Amino acid sequence: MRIDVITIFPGYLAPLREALLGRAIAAGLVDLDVHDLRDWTHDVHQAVDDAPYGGGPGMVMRPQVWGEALDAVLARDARTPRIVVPTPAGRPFTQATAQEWAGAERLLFACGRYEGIDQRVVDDARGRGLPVDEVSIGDYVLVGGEAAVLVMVEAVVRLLPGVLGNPASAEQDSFSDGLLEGPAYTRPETWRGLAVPEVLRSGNHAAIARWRRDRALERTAQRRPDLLAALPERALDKADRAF
Ligand SMILES: NCc1ccc(-c2ccccc2)nc1
Repeated sequence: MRIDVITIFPGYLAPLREALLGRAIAAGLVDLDVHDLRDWTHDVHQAVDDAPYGGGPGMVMRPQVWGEALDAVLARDARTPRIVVPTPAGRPFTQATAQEWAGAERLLFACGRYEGIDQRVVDDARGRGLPVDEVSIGDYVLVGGEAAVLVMVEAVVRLLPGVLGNPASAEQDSFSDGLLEGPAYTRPETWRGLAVPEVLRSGNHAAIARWRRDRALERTAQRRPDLLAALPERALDKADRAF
């Protein structure tokens, strides 16, 4: 998978080259290119924004600069990317989105700042048949899209074959079965007077699986009843309903 990121703060994306993602890049599972939007300005001030039509606070990112940057980066590789624009006004980014994008051959993240990017940049890309996803990672407003890109790239790249040492952990993720992950424990058996639940040390794998499922159902019901309500009928078996 090739990932391009266009931003006015390339340094913000440095963490993508650390740890697990850094290893995936080093292993050639991912090609990452971060581009400075200002490389496509032509004025001495390298202006990337301007006042909004219709007035109002803040500034809007200029379409000319973004148009040139996108055209240039698109041309760097024959593969057509999904273009992703992080925005508080976007559709929710979920595990399902991460799964879908993990199948893409190329992703291009356009990081806005200020009040966002002139809408015509997205409209022009869509008008040329390019898939553009305006997505939100949560209902809060950041100062720019870069932090959201760090989150989304991590969620996607960890799903790529060969990235996680143990693929089973991606399958047993929270959300992969529609429920939140239950509590996890490791040694010591007792810590500050708190013992590990007996069943987990019983060696009875059926009982352990049942206990874990019950804890996941309990936690989901308490913290995310919306996820429980969204589960398809078939997702809960008789034992689940008894819980
Ligand atoms: N859903 C999180 C999120 C994503 C992007 C932005 C943002 C803020 C300012 C300018 C451009 C993007 N804010 C929140």
